[in-house]
Amino acid sequence: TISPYYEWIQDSEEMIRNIPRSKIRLVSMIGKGAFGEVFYGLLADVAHLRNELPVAIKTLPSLCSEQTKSEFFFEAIILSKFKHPNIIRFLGISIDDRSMFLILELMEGGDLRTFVRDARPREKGECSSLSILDLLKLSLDIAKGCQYLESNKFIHRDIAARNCLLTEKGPHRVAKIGDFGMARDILRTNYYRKNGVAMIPVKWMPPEAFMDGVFTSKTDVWAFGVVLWEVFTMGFVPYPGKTNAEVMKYVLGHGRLNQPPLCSGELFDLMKKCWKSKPKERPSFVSIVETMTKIKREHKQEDPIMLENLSKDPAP
Ligand SMILES: CN1CCN(c2ccc(C(=O)Nc3n[nH]c4c3C=[N+](C(=O)[C@H](O)c3ccccc3)C4)cc2)CC1
Repeated sequence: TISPYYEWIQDSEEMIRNIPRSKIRLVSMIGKGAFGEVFYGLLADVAHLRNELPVAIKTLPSLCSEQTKSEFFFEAIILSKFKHPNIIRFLGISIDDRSMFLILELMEGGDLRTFVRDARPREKGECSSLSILDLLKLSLDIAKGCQYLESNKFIHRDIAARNCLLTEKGPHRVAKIGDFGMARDILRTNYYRKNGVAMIPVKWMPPEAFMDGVFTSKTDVWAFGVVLWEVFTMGFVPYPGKTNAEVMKYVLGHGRLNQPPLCSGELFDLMKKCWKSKPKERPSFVSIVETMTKIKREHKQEDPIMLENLSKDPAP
């Protein structure tokens, strides 16, 4: 069955801008993407800007399969449809006989999971560069990005801290959903694999998804609850020490992630609601954003996170 999105994407009336290669300058590699590299680059002649615009360039090696090329193009079509402060901005593609580039918004802070892991206090007495309020802000950013997808009836299928990016590491950082690889592959081929191996993010999935392959926005809500847990454990792997099979059994047996020490009762209540077995009982992203906005507004203390706060092991 062709996903309902196929028509939606097929009739994408918005033209995707093909940026002449002469306007693009690759400067340095900033990361290795799923199938290509991601470079820091400069884009010339952008609108009103006097000097070049720093951008991220996702490259596709020239010698690659037709399938990979269409995957790459499909990602561009999906990204070009979204316009939201918490979804990575797509600027255009650049195709020439040798290679294909995706030109994306430059997110200099790197991915969310690495960011919170790197921000963990190392020794006793040392405090983190982040406060609980910082973690709340980052989580609320992603909730807003998810709310936008929900309102557009777009199911992401792989909401996870590793797929979110930060504009910068500094205090004005904004978190955005930065990767749509899973949705791209499912929309295009109905299955997902990286380098041939089926990669299913079981630890971020609800029972109806890993048991029956049923995906709705309530699937993304469950995954968002796990992102909250990732952020408030400052980058733990969910269900530490459990294999995917053990996690499925545990979750089917109504087992759930524990309350992270940094996480308030109110926030843990929200997480638990995201992990209700019945999809209908999980909150919408509209109500998740409302709840998190209230929690953030009521959160007064700015004190930085100490190792002692993290010490109680959140592992079940
Ligand atoms: C000391 N630190 C070390 C880490 N460092 C970085 C590490 C990685 C990045 C980076 O990849 N930035 C990106 N900007 N735009 C896009 C990016 C990735 N994209 C992609 O499409 C990637 O596929 C992607 C998507 C989501 C999550 C990860 C990767 C689009 C920036 C800084 C800052 C300094």
